[in-house]
Amino acid sequence: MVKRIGVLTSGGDAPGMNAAIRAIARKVIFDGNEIYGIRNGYKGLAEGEIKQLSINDVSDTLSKGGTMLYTARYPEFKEKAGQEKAIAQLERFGIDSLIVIGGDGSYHGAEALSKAGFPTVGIPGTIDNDIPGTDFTIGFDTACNTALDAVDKLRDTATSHMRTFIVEVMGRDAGDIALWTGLGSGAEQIIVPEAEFDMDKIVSEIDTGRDRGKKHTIIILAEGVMRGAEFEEKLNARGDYHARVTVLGHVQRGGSPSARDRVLASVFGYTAVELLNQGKSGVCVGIQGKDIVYNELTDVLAGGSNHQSYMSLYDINKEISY
Ligand SMILES: Nc1ncnc2c1ncn2[C@@H]1O[C@H](COP(=O)(O)OP(=O)(O)OP(=O)(O)O)[C@@H](O)[C@H]1O
Ligand SMILES: O=P(O)(O)OC[C@H]1O[C@](O)(CO)[C@@H](O)[C@@H]1O
Ligand SMILES: [Mg+2]
Repeated sequence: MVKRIGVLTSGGDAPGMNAAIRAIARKVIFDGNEIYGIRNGYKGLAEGEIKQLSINDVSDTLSKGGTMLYTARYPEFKEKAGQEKAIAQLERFGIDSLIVIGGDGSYHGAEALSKAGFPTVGIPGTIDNDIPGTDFTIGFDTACNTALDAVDKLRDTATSHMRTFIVEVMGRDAGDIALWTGLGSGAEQIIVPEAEFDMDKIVSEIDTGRDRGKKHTIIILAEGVMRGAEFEEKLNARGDYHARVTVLGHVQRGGSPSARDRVLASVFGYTAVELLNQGKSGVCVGIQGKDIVYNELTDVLAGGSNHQSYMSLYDINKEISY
């Protein structure tokens, strides 16, 4: 019997989501089944914005940023009523299983559906890289590359003016984007929620650098710690550091996905369909080392704040960028 599989993207978009949607659609059709694209995340699901996808519908999407299915934040999905509306729509379209591409919040929705008896599999799609059970999420690599490109440019002007730059990067409560961007750009300071910071120490390190003839200081600040403007105030309270704040913001969420994100998304998409084919539900795909793995959504969500950040990068940076 032909199976009908639905796919949606939810939460913040992430470069590589299209590559995942394409892989899912192609694999489902290759298997002789039908694929249905759900627009606008859980909101579109509850409202029945559902359309069958053909092979051609996903052509020329692999290299594009954003999500061709659009996405939304839909708090109503936390409530039973929102979830029941969604299940009713899935039944109306005869869809028998669902793939959710999104972050931790979206995983909660996927878990709720699978607990309600609707077969659902998750794919980690978020620039934040804040999901336990996977080394990387789709979009994280591209976001770091975008941030790195910006910091390289900021360094030019920071040097010319002998300024200190505070660069606020995204990541919600996780410091991964800051850690990778910081080490990758040779930033003198990386401030993340996972580690305490000491403003006196930061100021003394900036002073030591200046005395040595250093022409700039780059501070990468994870948004989960505080806003750039607040950090600037604290820094300026200790002296004139010619500080400037750059908030990279949503630019980090756009752009053509990197090679790594395209490959990761394609493999994750393929694997999610395979998991559904094997009758699995309530699980999510991930990568650990070179292995493509899957974990129970409940375990991953219980991990919550136990997401393993790359704190080793923080320690290395302290000894090579100063
Ligand atoms: N506890 C929950 N139960 C059911 N659904 C949820 C829950 N939390 C979040 N969702 C659904 O998932 C959507 C996306 O969640 P959220 O805004 O946290 O983004 P995310 O998936 O974590 O992605 P990102 O952090 O990258 O933006 C929410 O708008 C809501 O529809
Ligand atoms: O796009 P919004 O709703 O402003 O959300 C921004 C948040 O989404 C993320 O970009 C993740 O998608 C976080 O890094 C950030 O905190
Ligand atoms: Mg999230």
